[in-house]
Amino acid sequence: MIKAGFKTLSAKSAAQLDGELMSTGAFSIDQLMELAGLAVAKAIYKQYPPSTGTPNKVLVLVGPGNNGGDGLVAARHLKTWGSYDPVLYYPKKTSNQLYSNLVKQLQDLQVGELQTLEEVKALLNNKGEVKLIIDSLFGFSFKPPIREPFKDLISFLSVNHDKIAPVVAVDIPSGWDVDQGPTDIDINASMLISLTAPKPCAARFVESGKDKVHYLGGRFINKEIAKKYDIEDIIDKYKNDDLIVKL
Ligand SMILES: NC(=O)C1=CN([C@@H]2O[C@H](COP(=O)(O)OP(=O)(O)OC[C@H]3O[C@@H](n4cnc5c(N)ncnc54)[C@H](OP(=O)(O)O)[C@@H]3O)[C@@H](O)[C@H]2O)[C@@H](O)CC1
Ligand SMILES: [K+]
Repeated sequence: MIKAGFKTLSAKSAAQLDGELMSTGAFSIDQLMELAGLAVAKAIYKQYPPSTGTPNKVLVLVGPGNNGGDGLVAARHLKTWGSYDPVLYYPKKTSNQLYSNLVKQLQDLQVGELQTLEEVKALLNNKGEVKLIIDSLFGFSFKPPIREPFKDLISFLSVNHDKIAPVVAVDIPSGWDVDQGPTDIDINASMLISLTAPKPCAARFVESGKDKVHYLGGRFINKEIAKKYDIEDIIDKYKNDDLIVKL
């Protein structure tokens, strides 16, 4: 496990804490996802405020699990605020009602969706059109090695990272091992939003460049849980009504 200069939650602890919030904590997944996705949208607005004129196009890469759900929620907030124009790529949809609802809400907002990887590549190759890429492909339940179609997608982002828009990673840079960091495939995120608390791989992200930006969001745990999981230092970074904190 990586040694970090800040308190972290391993993949196992993050899953355990998540389960605890939804069992003894009596939270629903919809509530947690809404707070997580809102934090992602707020951090994006703060770090990449929209330029004036036409809404800034944001490509939202949506994975098959709850990390993808965070991306769908963030897309809704960004679209509702009016100055961003999210477009989705969601290749492996689940039939779960929560996700069908999130997709319906986005359709009602006229959020577009790309159907193929070729369309994604063509959009990104159109230099300057996409201003930001949200990586909500995988979170703390990812286990390498990465499978298709996500492997081809992340390889494309990796190879072309200096030609395309900055990547904002939700909770984990997708493709990275949650506890160990980079694998042979690196999405090259510019910004990471750690949810609840950073995972061990966040230390590698911070070390990987002076210009890397790290935010904390998903403010849903109380002091007792923070103490139990030894992440009080992290939770104490929030002041007053903060929903996000730049670390
Ligand atoms: N309390 C919190 O902090 C909260 C956290 N939240 C968010 O939830 C996230 C965790 O969500 P999660 O547990 O649903 O799993 P996630 O990481 O999205 O991916 C699972 C999917 O990926 C797939 N998959 C796995 N490995 C793969 C591979 N190598 N190649 C290809 N596919 C692979 C796997 O497929 P399977 O292996 O099961 O076939 C499954 O479908 C967390 O990071 C945060 O963003 C909030 O929403 C709520 C509160
Ligand atoms: K991610």
